[in-house]
Amino acid sequence: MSQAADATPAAAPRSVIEARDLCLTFATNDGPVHALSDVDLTIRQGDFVSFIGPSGCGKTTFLRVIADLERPTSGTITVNGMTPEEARRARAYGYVFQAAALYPWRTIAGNIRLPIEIMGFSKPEQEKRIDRVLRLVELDGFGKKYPWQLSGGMQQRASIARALAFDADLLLMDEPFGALDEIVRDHLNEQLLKLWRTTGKTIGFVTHSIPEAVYLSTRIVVMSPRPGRIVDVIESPLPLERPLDIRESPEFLAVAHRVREGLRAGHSYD
Ligand SMILES: Nc1ncnc2c1ncn2[C@@H]1O[C@H](COP(=O)(O)OP(=O)(O)OP(=O)(O)O)[C@@H](O)[C@H]1O
Repeated sequence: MSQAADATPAAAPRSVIEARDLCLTFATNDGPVHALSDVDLTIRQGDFVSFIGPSGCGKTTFLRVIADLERPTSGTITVNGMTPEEARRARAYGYVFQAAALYPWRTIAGNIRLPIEIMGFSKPEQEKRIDRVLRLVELDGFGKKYPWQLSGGMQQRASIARALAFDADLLLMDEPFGALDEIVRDHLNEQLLKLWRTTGKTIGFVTHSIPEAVYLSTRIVVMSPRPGRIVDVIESPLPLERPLDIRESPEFLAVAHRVREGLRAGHSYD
């Protein structure tokens, strides 16, 4: 049995994110932009939560609020029971961006080392962490390579390794595989699920892809734009062990159908 399954005890798992009546309005020259409106959401420990919705519905903004990169206009949000600012200072999360954002002049190991060096870990501890996270993303042996010597998929895995090096329980991922071709994406989806199961981390994952959201998640948050709000939260009935061909099963297709209906109900196709 996987560790993630072990980490889901009979008692309710503790909540990692609690958002209540969360609103965020950007003041722009063209008037206010209501990026988030009345968002109520609880993310529990060990959840894999995907955020899906059309461009501009506030997915990235919500991750950025969790990460203390944006301040809500009203409402409340806690991360591990702390304010986002406290959680950021406590290094409560790792953040993976859409582009791998690796420094080209640093090796892969050097890129992973940067944040943990800044955090003041000893050299031997840095080495230990770099080895461990490279193994987790199946890049062992690539530490001495430079980013440009790796494929796009490998670079994205390296950026995941960098986010994992903090050893935070929460991983925030903003469309990490959006720019990759479908075969590579399938492979990375499988690897990410394996990584999630073996580490028991809580993951918040932004995507535009219905199959990706359904394949990866324990819960899917469907959002609609103008103003950005949650239209549906779907608890996945799929087992935690998910071979890729689960995507052809009736259960999978039923969840995908519900996501599509949610997107339609939010009048998101424009
Ligand atoms: N700093 C900002 N200033 C003004 N408006 C912003 C700012 N950041 C985001 N917005 C607006 O807020 C809305 C939500 O943006 P956000 O990036 O969260 O959407 P998204 O769902 O992640 O979109 P995408 O899928 O294209 O990444 C959009 O209308 C966007 O233009």
